Amino acid sequence: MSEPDARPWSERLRSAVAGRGRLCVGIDPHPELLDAWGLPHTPVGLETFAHTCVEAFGGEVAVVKPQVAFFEAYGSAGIAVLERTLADLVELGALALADAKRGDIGSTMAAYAGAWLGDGSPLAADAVTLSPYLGFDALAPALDVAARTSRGVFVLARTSNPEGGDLQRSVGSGGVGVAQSVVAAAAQRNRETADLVGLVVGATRGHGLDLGEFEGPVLAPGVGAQGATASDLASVFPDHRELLLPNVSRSVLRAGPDPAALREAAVRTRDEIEAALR
Ligand SMILES: O=c1ccn([C@@H]2O[C@H](COP(=O)(O)O)[C@@H](O)[C@H]2O)c(=O)[nH]1
Repeated sequence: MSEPDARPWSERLRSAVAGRGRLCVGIDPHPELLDAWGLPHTPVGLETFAHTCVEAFGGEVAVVKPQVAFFEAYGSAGIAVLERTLADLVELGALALADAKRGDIGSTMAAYAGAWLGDGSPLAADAVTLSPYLGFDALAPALDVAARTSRGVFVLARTSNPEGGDLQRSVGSGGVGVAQSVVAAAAQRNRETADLVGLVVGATRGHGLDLGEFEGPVLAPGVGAQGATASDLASVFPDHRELLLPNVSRSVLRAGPDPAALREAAVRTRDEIEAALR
């Protein structure tokens, strides 16, 4: 097993994106995809699926995002597969982003922080997704651990699903929209530690946010199966292209189970994204 990369998160992320492009590809072992790949709905099927994805993407794509829910569905055996998947991605030089969407009161958040971002934790990833809807400040333990261990976080701001709009666009007591206040808090924290806090902003529609003050990474899910296209990215994110990480899961994964075909689908998608953002 290789040593953890001690460079600051900002440097690790920027060098991965410079070398491999901006795609974040997902490992989302949906039951329908297991069927399509001829795999059983068991931990063995899950492991074969995840291992094939690691083999296809790990040496090629900058950021790979296992969706934790599909591993949790198999209980402790699924979590063990997730642990191995995260470790194997790092061995191949990809950044592993655990899509766990954690968020809780501060004291519990400290436990989540240790689990997903702590050195030596079996589930430690390079970055994790967080939900700020128990308060952005409640995420502080995770931000502190990430800063200390050269890892990153991506905080939900304006999600890709249509149901998120009512809550995320609503206006808080300071007269600022809820999602916009997440953007402001993230920008403020990044003045201390560059790029530490990324945002999740869906690519599926105009997000209506002012990202002008925010210089960190933006994970943009919704390309492919949810309807957004690579060519939508430039108009949805007109001023935020350097560290934009469009996430594509199902529309690439449907190219499996042949690892070469999967890799080719990821590379084609990445090239489309790079051409659209040029
Ligand atoms: O706003 C959000 C936040 C996270 N996701 C996650 O991204 C992938 C998208 O998968 P596709 O197959 O490309 O639709 C999935 O893991 C979601 O849970 C999101 O879609 N939107």
